[in-house]
Amino acid sequence: MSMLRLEDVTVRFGARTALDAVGLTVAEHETVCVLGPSGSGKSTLLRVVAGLQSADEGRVHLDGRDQSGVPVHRRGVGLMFQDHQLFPQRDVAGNVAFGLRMRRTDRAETERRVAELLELVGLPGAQRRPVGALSGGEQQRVALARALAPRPRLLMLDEPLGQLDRGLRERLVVELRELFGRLGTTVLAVTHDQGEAFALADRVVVMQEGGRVAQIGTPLEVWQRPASEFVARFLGFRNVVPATVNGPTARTPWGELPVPDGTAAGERRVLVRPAGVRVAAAGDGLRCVVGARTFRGDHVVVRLRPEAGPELEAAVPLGDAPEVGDRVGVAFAVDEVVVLPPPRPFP
Ligand SMILES: Nc1ncnc2c1ncn2[C@@H]1O[C@H](COP(=O)(O)OP(=O)(O)OP(=O)(O)O)[C@@H](O)[C@H]1O
Repeated sequence: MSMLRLEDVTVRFGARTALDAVGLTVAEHETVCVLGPSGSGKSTLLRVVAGLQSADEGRVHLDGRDQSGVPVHRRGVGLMFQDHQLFPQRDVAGNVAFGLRMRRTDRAETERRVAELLELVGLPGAQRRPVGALSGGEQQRVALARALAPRPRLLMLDEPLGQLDRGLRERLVVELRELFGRLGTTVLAVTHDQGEAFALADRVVVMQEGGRVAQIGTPLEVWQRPASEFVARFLGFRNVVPATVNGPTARTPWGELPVPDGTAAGERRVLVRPAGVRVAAAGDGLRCVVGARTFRGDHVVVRLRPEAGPELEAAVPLGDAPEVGDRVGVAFAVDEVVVLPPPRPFP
């Protein structure tokens, strides 16, 4: 059974729709990350589940029970917010023990649990340290220990690693995933960073403006088969053009492109992932001039100006990248061509 189920949840603020008929389930022990641009309703979604915001329409079920009218403190969910809001006047132990004190846990049990949690988040023995003297990453771990302390049935994280620098975020995200796996925690997290969401989540939910769900799927499904042009562009793919599909090829502003077997004929939008833009010698395929090169660690992203159609991005192995100003030819690899589903009509 799903731990959390949202059924057509709608939230409006005046004329603005923050969530539009959102449906979503989170299974026990699953980590789901909600991803989307600013203002797409991510925080509102967490607030509705926590009971900090009521839904205008639809229902929230936890463990199969409708939560309408159930107050925040009776929902058994843990919340960790973006700015982790530790109590500055309390030491680490005082912060971690906060939720336990609210539940009147006795002193010995509280001490035992605080020590266990600090061990778990990689801060053993930090009980007496003042929180003001901790680094950003350490504060984040304390906030996490505090959220986990009352053993919430669902842990909700709002931009859990938002304030930290990139290196630390990448490390912590791996630790979090490992920790949630070990504890069997059920997690609903919000982030605007797709790398973080993809690294942390079993499934991701991509939201779009107007509080609508654009796609739900595993990171691999969403990455390989974006459900719409919006999702493709949100993931950072730029090679999207209109196409007329006819048999094994599609006519596009870049010329004829191969499309996967079985693609239905008609007017569509087509995405070519940068890895499928194959750079060859000038004279082969679509004629292009190299406009820019960006080093990306194990490959180079080359921006190409074709003789016809919009700019193209190609991912090229390190040693093979052409120079800015070079004339090259481009061919397209069918396994990196995605014909996007037609847009869903508004209900
Ligand atoms: N209390 C409120 N009163 C009025 N409008 C609100 C309120 N809370 C949110 N909104 C609006 O609802 C929409 C969704 O907001 P929300 O904070 O959920 O988005 P978000 O995706 O979390 O954004 P961000 O990534 O910037 O935090 C926005 O247009 C926002 O302006």
